[in-house]
Amino acid sequence: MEAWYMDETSEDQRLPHQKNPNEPVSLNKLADIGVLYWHLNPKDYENDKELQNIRQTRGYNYMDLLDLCPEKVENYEEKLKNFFREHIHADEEIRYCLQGSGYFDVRDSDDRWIRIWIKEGDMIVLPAGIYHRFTLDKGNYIKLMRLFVGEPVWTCYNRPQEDHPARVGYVKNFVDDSKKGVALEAH
Ligand SMILES: CSCCC(=O)C(=O)O
Ligand SMILES: [Fe+2]
Repeated sequence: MEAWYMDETSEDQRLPHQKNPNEPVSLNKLADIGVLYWHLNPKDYENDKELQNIRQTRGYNYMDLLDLCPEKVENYEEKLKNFFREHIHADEEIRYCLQGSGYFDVRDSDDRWIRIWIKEGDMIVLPAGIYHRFTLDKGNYIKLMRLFVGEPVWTCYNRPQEDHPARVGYVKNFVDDSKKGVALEAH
């Protein structure tokens, strides 16, 4: 996994969009905005004790696989277009990359885009209410495990959603707090 602040050019979304010079983003910074990360063994996902432990601890009882290629996904082009529209969910978005790679873009507390490049073995959790989007990269292929607590709900709420309860909760926990942190550091 690698993450960086995005440049603001409107070129091909599947390009890396790094700034020049690159401005990397650390795991700590991602944790500050509620994004969690693990690296697991994707070859052994059916027996992986570490994955089982995460699923048990966090209550991820639902699991399915999403093989993102035109042959296997209905309305492939439309789905990809919707994935790249900035949105939130009422619940966590949990994705584990088994093959290929792709970009999850998330907004930081100053509303800047952070691009998270996930590859084989990378598992991330986006908290409920975080503005985000997804695109394939130039490799054009990803196989993802999707996890969920209980019956899955994939509903996207496109931005703006400032009054959505998940957004309100997210801002309270992660945006206001990080601003407070800055205010405290300044004293
Ligand atoms: C391809 S999974 C990631 C896309 C997304 O944000 C979503 O499914 O809600
Ligand atoms: Fe999403």
